[in-house]
Amino acid sequence: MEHVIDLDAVGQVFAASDGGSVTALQDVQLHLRRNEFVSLIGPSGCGKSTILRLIAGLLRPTSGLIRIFDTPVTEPRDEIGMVFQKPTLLPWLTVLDNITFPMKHKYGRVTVQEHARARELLRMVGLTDFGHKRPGELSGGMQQRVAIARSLLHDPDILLMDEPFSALDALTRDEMSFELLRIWSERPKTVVFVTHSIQEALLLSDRIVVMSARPGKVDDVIDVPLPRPRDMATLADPLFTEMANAIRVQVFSRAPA
Ligand SMILES: Nc1ncnc2c1ncn2[C@@H]1O[C@H](COP(=O)(O)OP(=O)(O)OP(=O)(O)O)[C@@H](O)[C@H]1O
Repeated sequence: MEHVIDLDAVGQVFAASDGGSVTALQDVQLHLRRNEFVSLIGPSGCGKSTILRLIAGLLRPTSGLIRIFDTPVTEPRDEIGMVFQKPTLLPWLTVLDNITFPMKHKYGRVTVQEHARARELLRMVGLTDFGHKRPGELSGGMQQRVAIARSLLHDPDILLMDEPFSALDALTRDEMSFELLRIWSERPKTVVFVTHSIQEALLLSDRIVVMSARPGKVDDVIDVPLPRPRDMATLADPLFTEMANAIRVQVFSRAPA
């Protein structure tokens, strides 16, 4: 099976404000395949966001090697899209201009094709009629949809998502999960999804990476054999409940006292 992202013996040490150092990650091995959906879960501070920043090329590891399509990561790359916890939209731009903003910022212009694609993405995230609104006129869930559309404009092979739904209410969160699954099936890509929610990880993922508390290490990689397409019925599947309980026990047993 072809690997898209490889982390080999990756370690990350940060300088701490007290003059000491923080070992955020130690000897992390991860091999992610083309078009698979992988979630990272683990206790707060175990280095999940650090892994995303390393894959994105926003940070260089202090030890080990990260490769994307077999090429060492040395800087941010075009194959990657990123979605953060907050949508970080520019309030003075329209929704459509927010989606095309990264292209405009990088290349100084937006092509006719990119404009057309931005409109297509708006349709895909269910916001066809909102292209000319400002972000302030949209709900939190709608704003996060715009951020997802923005991350997909250059059709990245890899989508990195850092707790993208954590600021949303429970109902919107479920709705967004199903929406993301639909987008992912329409435009398959390798997704690395950070979450604190075991349910969310189970509903979305092909595999779940369970990390241990700092220094963050990969504690386990769990296959999720729940059938696709997944929907509301998945949440009631006895295997779903059984796996959620087992993972909860595993995560709590690894959390710091
Ligand atoms: N730039 C930095 N400088 C110093 N320490 C940092 C830096 N970035 C992260 N850390 C530390 O590295 C560790 C891992 O942080 P990270 O944000 O990756 O964890 P996380 O698992 O995503 O946490 P959470 O679940 O709370 O979001 C934490 O102890 C954090 O304080």
